Amino acid sequence: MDVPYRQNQSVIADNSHQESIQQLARKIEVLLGQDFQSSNIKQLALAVSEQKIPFTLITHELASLRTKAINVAVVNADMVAVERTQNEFNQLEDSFASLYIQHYLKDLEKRNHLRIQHINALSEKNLLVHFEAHLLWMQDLVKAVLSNNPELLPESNPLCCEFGQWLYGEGQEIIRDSSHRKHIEELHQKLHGTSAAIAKELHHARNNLRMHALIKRTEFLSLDLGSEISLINNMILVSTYNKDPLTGLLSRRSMDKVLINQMEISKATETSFCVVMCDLDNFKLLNDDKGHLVGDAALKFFAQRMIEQLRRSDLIFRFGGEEFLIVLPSTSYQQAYNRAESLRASLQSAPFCFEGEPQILTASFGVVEIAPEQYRYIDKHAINDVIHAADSRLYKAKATGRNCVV
Ligand SMILES: Nc1nc2c(ncn2[C@@H]2O[C@H](COP(=O)(O)OP(=O)(O)OP(=O)(O)O)[C@@H](O)[C@H]2O)c(=O)[nH]1
Repeated sequence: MDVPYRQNQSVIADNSHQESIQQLARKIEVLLGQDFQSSNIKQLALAVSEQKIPFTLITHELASLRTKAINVAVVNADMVAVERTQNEFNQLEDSFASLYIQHYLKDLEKRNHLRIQHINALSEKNLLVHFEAHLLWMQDLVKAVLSNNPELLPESNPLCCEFGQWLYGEGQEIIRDSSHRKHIEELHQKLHGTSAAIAKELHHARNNLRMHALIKRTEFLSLDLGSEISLINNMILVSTYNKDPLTGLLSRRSMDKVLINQMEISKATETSFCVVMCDLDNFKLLNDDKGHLVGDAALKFFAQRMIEQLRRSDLIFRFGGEEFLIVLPSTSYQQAYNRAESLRASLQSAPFCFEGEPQILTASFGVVEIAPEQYRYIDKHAINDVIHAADSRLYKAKATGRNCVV
């Protein structure tokens, strides 16, 4: 099962956090004494206030400051001070984590809201309604943690939430591949597992460090679930779109709509997708030498090869005569490159034959990765930019000598 391709996100702090963090920095200075009112404390405070560094680095820095403070107490043989320092640093760590969580949750609320907006912008939501339902579930979870109120927690049983009811009901029929179904069930159970752990934190003395990790994990699981739902959605949608009569691939008519929806989904799930433009090489020669019947058979052969080698959730369009456009959701450049390369190589290892005769048939490929943060507006211009970028790569592949992936 492919892991959704997602880039790391960073969190940005507001002014109130900066003030609290300056206070914490001062507290560290007091704890460490004159010797340690050093640049590294100020740097730490600055780094935290800018939130440009991962939380794990903050905890690492705190740990080293803790060691220094304890060493001072040990050198003075003051065991009471050692214990006090330990306690104070535990509190400091919790305060830092609490600040991070508050900010992270508020930011998560905004991100979730945006994700829901992108789903609402789809021309048809189809199965994405289930991702939307889980995003709303997440919003309730965020509210519960922000207000520290377990009463506000959403449905905890994975069998009973909106998505769970669909997954163990109608979804059993729709997701036919049992290993894929198992993967989604596991993801969903893990997501509810983290929410159960969050509930435990809320019911008992809350450890903010643990809470921070749990919330982050919940968000990633939620996005993974969204990516999986969008892949199943594609598999279903393929059967409803217009097909090119010769190859059976999707016709260009639905391409703009599909690309616009893919860009919305990519924003909603925070995963990159790839577009591959490919074109059979010197196809005119094949037509001229062997005739149009052979040319047609070659087009059908190549179409079939793509269907066999790509995922059922990848969308393959006949873009023009012997040109094809492939949309690969939740895919990085390297993953798409590898797929295109194995497709290219397979034309040599298992070549196209006509009436028992192997024919020379090669193809060139241009690959582009589209990251969600790369585009702001999703409209006809954005689609044209994507197609143009893929076309430029294909042009480069042709200029490089054909029969290659760029
Ligand atoms: N048999 C057949 N040929 C087609 C079809 N659609 C387009 N073609 C032919 O595909 C050929 C494309 O030729 P070109 O655009 O010159 O491209 P090429 O010969 O593949 O050269 P490069 O792309 O530069 O490698 C033309 O001869 C078209 O007539 C079709 O549906 N069936």
